[in-house]
Amino acid sequence: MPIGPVDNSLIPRYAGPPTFAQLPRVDQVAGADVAVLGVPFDSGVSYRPGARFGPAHIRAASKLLRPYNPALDVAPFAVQQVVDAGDLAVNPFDIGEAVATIEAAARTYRNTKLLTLGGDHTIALPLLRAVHATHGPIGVVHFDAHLDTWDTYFGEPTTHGTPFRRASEEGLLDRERCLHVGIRGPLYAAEDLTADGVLGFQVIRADDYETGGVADVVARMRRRLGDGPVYVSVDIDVLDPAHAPGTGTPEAGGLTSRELLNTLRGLVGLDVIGADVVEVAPAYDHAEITGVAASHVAFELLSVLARNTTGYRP
Ligand SMILES: N=C(N)NCCCC(=O)O
Ligand SMILES: [Zn+2]
Ligand SMILES: [Zn+2]
Repeated sequence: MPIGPVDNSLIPRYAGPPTFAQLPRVDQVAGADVAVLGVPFDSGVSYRPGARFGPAHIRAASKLLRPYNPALDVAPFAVQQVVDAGDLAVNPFDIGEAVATIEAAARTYRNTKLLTLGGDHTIALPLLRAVHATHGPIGVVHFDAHLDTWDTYFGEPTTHGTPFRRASEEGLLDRERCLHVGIRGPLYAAEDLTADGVLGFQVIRADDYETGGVADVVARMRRRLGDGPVYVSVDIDVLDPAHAPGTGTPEAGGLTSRELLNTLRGLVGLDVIGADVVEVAPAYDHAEITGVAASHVAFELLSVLARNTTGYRP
């Protein structure tokens, strides 16, 4: 029997442990199916800093989560052991060392799926390297306002604007099974999109929610991801700044949190092998809006993993 969150009918949620969803720490259980891991690193950002405080903020906002998900009819902490693996200590002054630390740590979770809380989007690169080591080339669904397939910033190849270009160049991705969802806003040049396609990504724009709605987006997403292993990367700035003000590079015209949560539910039945939620920068948040959104994103991802554990009937 998995050990779940503390019982909030006995312990008020504001008095419970500071772990994600008041779950046990990794050292309090014998083994885990899924570990929630914080990576407080934001030395790769091009604009506002502060995502290093994202993991603590998402955990604090996750106190109000409850154990049952009616939308997917699953209790994600009852059918799989989910734990909080704490925060990784990564070097804020050396991106290369930080990325190596993250990859090495992620590789130690071979039989435990990782749901990583960032941190800026740089951390997706070492996380993809680690899942590739186990699964080979992977399909990626990347929720973001931004392509994050740019080349370099100030000559630096490892930044929050470049992880998916590096991953594609390194052969970590199945170029037939990758897509971005939520892209919008100004680019540097039209060629950004051409280069992005060559790197293996299809684009579902934020505006596509206007024309086709969530059902159409989900159908396109599932068609692109197919049957192989899937990694899910959620940059919280995929949400409109009204739904997620607490982030470093906000762009107008984004998704509502309802659209994002419903799209994530559409991943049920796909072979999701890992996920991250990144770019939560609490200094720009108000009333925990962004923290709550990110904690619900994490909850839906854990629910998808739980539904896959218990068997999925389309
Ligand atoms: N990954 C995030 N959030 N942003 C990337 C934006 C990079 C840029 O300003 O060009
Ligand atoms: Zn972004
Ligand atoms: Zn991003």
